[in-house]
Amino acid sequence: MSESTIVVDHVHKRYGDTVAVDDISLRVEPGEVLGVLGANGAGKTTTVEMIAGLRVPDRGSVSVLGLDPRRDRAALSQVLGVQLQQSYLHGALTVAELVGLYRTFYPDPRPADELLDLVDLREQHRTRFEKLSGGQQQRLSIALALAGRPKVVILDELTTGLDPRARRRMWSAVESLRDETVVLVSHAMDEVERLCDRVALLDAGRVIALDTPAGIVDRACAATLEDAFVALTGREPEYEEDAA
Ligand SMILES: Nc1ncnc2c1ncn2[C@@H]1O[C@H](COP(=O)(O)OP(=O)(O)OP(=O)(O)O)[C@@H](O)[C@H]1O
Repeated sequence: MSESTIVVDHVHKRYGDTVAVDDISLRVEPGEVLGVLGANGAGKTTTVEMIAGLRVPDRGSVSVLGLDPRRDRAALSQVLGVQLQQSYLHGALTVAELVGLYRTFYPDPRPADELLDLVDLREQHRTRFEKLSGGQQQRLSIALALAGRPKVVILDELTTGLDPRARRRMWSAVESLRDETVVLVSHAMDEVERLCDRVALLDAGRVIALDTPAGIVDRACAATLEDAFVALTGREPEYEEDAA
């Protein structure tokens, strides 16, 4: 059997008195799209930040393509693309400048036009980052995550706040990733059902189900993934306030 691309092994993380991640173990296989689903505060972002090497687990270990995200940071940055919830991009730089800058980080970057088309930002290439709408900024951060043809992609809230057209565009972008291994944090059941091979359902820092979307629905004896979410977590799913 091939090696798992991502191995998260008994990972714990707390912030002061708050236990954010409570003994999570999971594997993501090569080419798989794993959805990470859970209510606000379930530990999704903390988990993917530890996979990306942005946070250090208190206990347990993480391996990505055999690399330790903290120790092998430089090597990992060449094979990992990360779109996180907050972006810290320089507001005065234009879209084209940011894409150009990110392309210099990698030996064989995707062409700039391809990146802009992927997220439908070609018309905004001269616009400064600070002048983009929130949705456009988010789309740019996805393009930048894909600039270096990463083997592993982490997408945190891929389409939160995007309008329906932009959501579908981002879904197509993810569907166009054929060989890449993807971890997709989401609140959107339709997105998870459409894009994800398997789903890790998190609640209070633990994985309470890890299966295909259909498997999770079956396990909960539910009709839909949303019903399964409610049945398994006892919580209502989050809805976006600003989705059109
Ligand atoms: N930097 C931090 N300092 C203190 N507590 C934090 C910090 N980051 C997260 N937490 C807490 O850890 C828990 C897990 O947070 P995390 O952001 O990982 O959850 P999440 O599932 O991604 O939530 P959301 O859906 O709201 O993004 C929450 O209780 C949160 O308040």
